[in-house]
Amino acid sequence: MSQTQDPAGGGIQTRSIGVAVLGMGNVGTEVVRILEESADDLRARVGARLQLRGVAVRDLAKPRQVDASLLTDDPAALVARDDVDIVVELMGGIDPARTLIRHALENGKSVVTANKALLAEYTGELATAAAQSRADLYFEAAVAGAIPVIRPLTQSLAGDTVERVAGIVNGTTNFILSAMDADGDDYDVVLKEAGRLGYAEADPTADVEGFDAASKAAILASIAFHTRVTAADVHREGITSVTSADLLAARKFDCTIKLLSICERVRDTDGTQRVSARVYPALIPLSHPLATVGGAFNAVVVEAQNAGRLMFYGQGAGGAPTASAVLGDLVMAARNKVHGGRGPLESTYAKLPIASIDDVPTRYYVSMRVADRPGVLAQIASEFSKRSVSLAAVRQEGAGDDARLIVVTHRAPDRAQSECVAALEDMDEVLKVSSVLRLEGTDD
Ligand SMILES: NC(=O)C1=CN([C@@H]2O[C@H](COP(=O)(O)OP(=O)(O)OC[C@H]3O[C@@H](n4cnc5c(N)ncnc54)[C@H](O)[C@@H]3O)[C@@H](O)[C@H]2O)C=CC1
Ligand SMILES: N[C@@H](CC=O)C(=O)O
Ligand code: NA
Repeated sequence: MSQTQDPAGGGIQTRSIGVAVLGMGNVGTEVVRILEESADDLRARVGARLQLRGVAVRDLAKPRQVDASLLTDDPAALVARDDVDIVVELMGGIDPARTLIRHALENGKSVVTANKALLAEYTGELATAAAQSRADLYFEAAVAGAIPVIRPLTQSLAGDTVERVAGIVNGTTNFILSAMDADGDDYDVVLKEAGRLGYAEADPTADVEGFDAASKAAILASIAFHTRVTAADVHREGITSVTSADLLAARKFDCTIKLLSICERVRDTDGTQRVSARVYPALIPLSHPLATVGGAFNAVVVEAQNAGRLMFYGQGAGGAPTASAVLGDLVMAARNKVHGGRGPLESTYAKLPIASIDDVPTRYYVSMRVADRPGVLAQIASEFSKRSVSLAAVRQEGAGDDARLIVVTHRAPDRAQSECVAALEDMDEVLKVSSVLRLEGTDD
């Protein structure tokens, strides 16, 4: 932070806050653009100029919309500069992002990051470094892009008891599922388009296999339940096995399919509390508010004891929307530098244990090809009833070689549901279990 003497005799005046941006891809490019385009407004809001000291990139030769003298391929040297007060990490990945952020924090520099993969593993380490040096660690952009969810959970709801945070937090998979549902579009073509539009991760496996949504679930659950939850604690299933046929079949039950991230406070009968965090594609009724969330949009529904139900909706991916959240954090961090405030510290006092998916009550939708013989339905039903899973609906379709049965269950522990599916797979009368999905967003 550079300072000068106020000529009017008002003491030391803050003139500028030095900012380093690490990574100039989809998000970094937009952050640099906004920093330049909105420089005067940002200065007025912060009370000091946000001065871009440098931008770390991999390829110095690539043409970019920034003064070339600001570019460096040495992010560590940039972070270490005395005139850098705030580091904005937008490179992604674990290393070197982890080391660079830690070094910044250890040296009292505040950090703004959108890196959910890193936070879902290492928030503890980074938050400790921040707390020790009285620096700030902000990460609103890491979950649901532009949508304010971290700040409402950390600050606005700090006096309430959150019971559930659930929603659509991955734009790429929502973009893919929406396109497949609306037009029966080909999965690979839509995935490529999501990459072109700047929604997908550098390695889109993170999106389609649910890793990205699981990282976000870990971050949300940690904040909501004051418990350190990491990506490994999150049950994860992606969308790679969801087909256009599944989406068509879901429509027959007045449902659509969405990749959901669900974080819940689970209460056992003896009053013990645990945290369940899980990500999977699920059927939801078309009448459910999340069913209308299309394209790369995200939505997060928070249920808190006193606030009741809150819904947050907006652009969850893309360069400019994500940059908006980054800039919001940057202004907060800069104001703290100028006026002496502190960002929220990590809160993990509750230390709740993690619930296994096996124990969580879920509903299943199972579609299978069956032998077209009398008595098959009764045999299938008995496999469910043996495991105390009751059936909510059974639909028979086709005949002969194309006889199909679709079963929807009532709520029962997930382990019992998956054991039923395993038993069906072993039955001679069941030729193929073609689709197994959970059903969410219903009361029964
Ligand atoms: N694109 C999006 O919609 C959103 C992205 N994020 C997160 O924001 C971060 C950035 O995402 P994108 O901009 O989409 O990724 P990107 O892949 O477009 O950009 C990352 C940039 O960082 C550069 N980089 C990587 N390692 C570097 C190194 N060691 N030194 C210098 N430069 C390096 C890469 O060359 C690339 O240009 C990631 O953590 C991502 O998960 C978060 C929310 C939304
Ligand atoms: N790849 C992510 C980007 C935002 O977090 C997504 O698709 O949601
Ligand atoms: Na956000």
